[in-house]
Amino acid sequence: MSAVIATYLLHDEKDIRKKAEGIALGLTVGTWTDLPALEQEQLRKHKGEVVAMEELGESERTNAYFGKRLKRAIVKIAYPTVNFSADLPALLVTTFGKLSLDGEVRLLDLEFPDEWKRQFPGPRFGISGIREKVGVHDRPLLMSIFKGIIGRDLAYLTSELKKQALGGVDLVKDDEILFDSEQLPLEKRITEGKAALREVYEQTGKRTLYAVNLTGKTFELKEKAKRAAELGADVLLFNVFAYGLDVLQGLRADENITVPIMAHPAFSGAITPSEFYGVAPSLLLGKLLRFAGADFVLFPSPYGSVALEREQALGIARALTDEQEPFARAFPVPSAGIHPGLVPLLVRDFGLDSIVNAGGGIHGHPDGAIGGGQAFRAAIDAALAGRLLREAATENEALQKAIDRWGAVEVEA
Ligand SMILES: CCCC(=O)/C(O)=C/OP(=O)(O)O
Ligand SMILES: [Mg+2]
Repeated sequence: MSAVIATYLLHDEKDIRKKAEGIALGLTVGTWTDLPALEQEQLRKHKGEVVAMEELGESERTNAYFGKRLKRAIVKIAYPTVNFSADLPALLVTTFGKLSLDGEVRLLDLEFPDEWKRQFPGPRFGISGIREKVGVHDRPLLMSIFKGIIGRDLAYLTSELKKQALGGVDLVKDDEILFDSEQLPLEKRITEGKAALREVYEQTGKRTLYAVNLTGKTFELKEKAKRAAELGADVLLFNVFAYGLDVLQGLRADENITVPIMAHPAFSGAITPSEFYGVAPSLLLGKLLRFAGADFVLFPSPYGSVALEREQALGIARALTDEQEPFARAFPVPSAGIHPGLVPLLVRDFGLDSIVNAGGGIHGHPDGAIGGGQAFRAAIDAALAGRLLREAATENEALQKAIDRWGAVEVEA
């Protein structure tokens, strides 16, 4: 029997196994023991099964949170794929639809049979394809978040875009809160942005990609994305969780939209944070975004302004780059509150195939975006060379100014 295996953290006051069995039946055939034998035979292939259960024992932290004594267990339940269509909405509603409302269940992982996994497209470009586009193969990429652009006009946009590129960043991304406006419509951001970045390329030989935010009503997105592709958009930034994973997959699967897609985690904080319920970040921001087709995935870093617990952040990166999966690897982009002084930690934790991504850490540099980019590039070079940042800063004024402003976390080689 082909089945999707869901792994849950379950809580119950009395009988965890009974709760698990109730979930397996309730989300599949509904009832079993009182069925006539003939009906049981007919329905057996549709019946959900508890396939593993590991009791965890009580936790004071959990009991304090829920205000009652609870048993806990990690439970795996098999859902026959014959019960639902091969799409993400059906998968999510089957495995964590009504159950997500329980308030005492956390969905930790979903495992798919190979033939079911093949319905996912995975990243179109992935890490290797993006590196080819940028022409950088030997270090983490550096990305600048385009801050301070809302309410501005195109002349300001192109001027600031050039500064970020002149600082040596490999990509500039719209902030996720930049939407189409009269002054800054998507099509103009693409065409004017490309012209500006071409100027910098001709001046410096440094290629910089621009990720424009694909926004608007869901059923207009495909046409907008096709138009963006026709205009030569480098990358599409997409606020997946304001729309849904299946919308991401639909954009990725469209052969007229052959543009890398950068997934932003906006709104996912409504789903992932609790350790007691919701969905594990490694599943929602790692496995499912990669399977659905994201080439880049932004997520809160362990040391930023909206920090994720370190193991959770590392779990997302592992899910994005797991070589065991039959998909291109997606770029991990640990973000939020990143400044040059944190680069040694980022390189230690996320390695070469990651993206250093900063907004305030670029634009807030004493010498502006150019200084910010230069400081980050010097910090990346130092980290890869196993040099202390403060030592490298004695030879790089931009890095020194960044350390003076934000400090530095040194990692011993
Ligand atoms: C996890 C997303 C981070 C983000 O969207 C953003 O704008 C970060 O800005 P900074 O914290 O780097 O200024
Ligand atoms: Mg942002």
